[in-house]
Amino acid sequence: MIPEFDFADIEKGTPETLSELSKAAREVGFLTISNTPITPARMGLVLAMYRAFFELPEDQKQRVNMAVTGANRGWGAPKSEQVDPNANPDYKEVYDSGFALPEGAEFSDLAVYAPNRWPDLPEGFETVISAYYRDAMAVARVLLRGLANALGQDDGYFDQHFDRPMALLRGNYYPERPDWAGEKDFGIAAHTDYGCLTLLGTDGVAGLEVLSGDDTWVPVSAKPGTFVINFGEMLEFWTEGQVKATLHRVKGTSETRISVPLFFNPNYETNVAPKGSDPIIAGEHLGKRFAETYLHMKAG
Ligand SMILES: O=C(O)CCC(=O)C(=O)O
Ligand SMILES: [Fe+2]
Repeated sequence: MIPEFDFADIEKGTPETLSELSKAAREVGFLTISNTPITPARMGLVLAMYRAFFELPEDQKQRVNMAVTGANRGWGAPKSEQVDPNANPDYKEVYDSGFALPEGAEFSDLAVYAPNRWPDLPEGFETVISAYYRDAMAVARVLLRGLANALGQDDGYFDQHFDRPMALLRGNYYPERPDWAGEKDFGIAAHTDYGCLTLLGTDGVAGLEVLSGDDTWVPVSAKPGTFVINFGEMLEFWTEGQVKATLHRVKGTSETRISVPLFFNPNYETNVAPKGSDPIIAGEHLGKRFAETYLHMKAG
């Protein structure tokens, strides 16, 4: 159902792999990938670091609460984000970090490039998470080049717009599905991702569901070291709808779960509109989607 790929095959870019990749991007919008340079053991350390952060007493997490800093870096408490206006705010908690432009650079004052808010605890958090951010971006870059080739474009077609990427790394923590949860309550409600490509590592616990062409929710799981890849709204615009931004959600189960998406978004000023349409500036689209979904950034 969800196509599976080996990273080495995408790096090699044989015609057969590229044709399968193109099919997966057009028809499903989701795939899994194994055998990347990020080993299962490495992913295990990253997941353990996020878990240690989420298990801190709340007053520790409050110190980096994004609702206090006003940006979208740091801790997002349960119900700080509402990705589906028809559902209740999500019951997950998150920790976000991302690309920071030097102070004073163009756009450096915007939420999409905000300075990171690293917690003092757990020890080593910033080191482990920022090294993972760097290495996960390198993997995402190879995948995006492969996808460009799969769509008949050269390597740099997307990649040349990613030298100051508004890439955001998130740790999602899903507690057990609460007793009070009703039909409008989700770990994360149905949504499409906003950017181009999402590289998602998980602890292997089930929970992610993807909307298939026949309107059924299909479970997808991946053990640490295997990654789930999906495509976002900007890439759907940019490819004239060839690549699908597929709806997905996490209802939650009786087990806690951690997932770590890297949202690989391009430079602020990239025009991601379909050819011949009015420009859609990537930074404006992302800023608009943040303002629609983060409760602390909602207008009015
Ligand atoms: O936790 C997951 O598996 C999916 C998370 C997700 O869709 C997101 O953070 O955008
Ligand atoms: Fe998502």
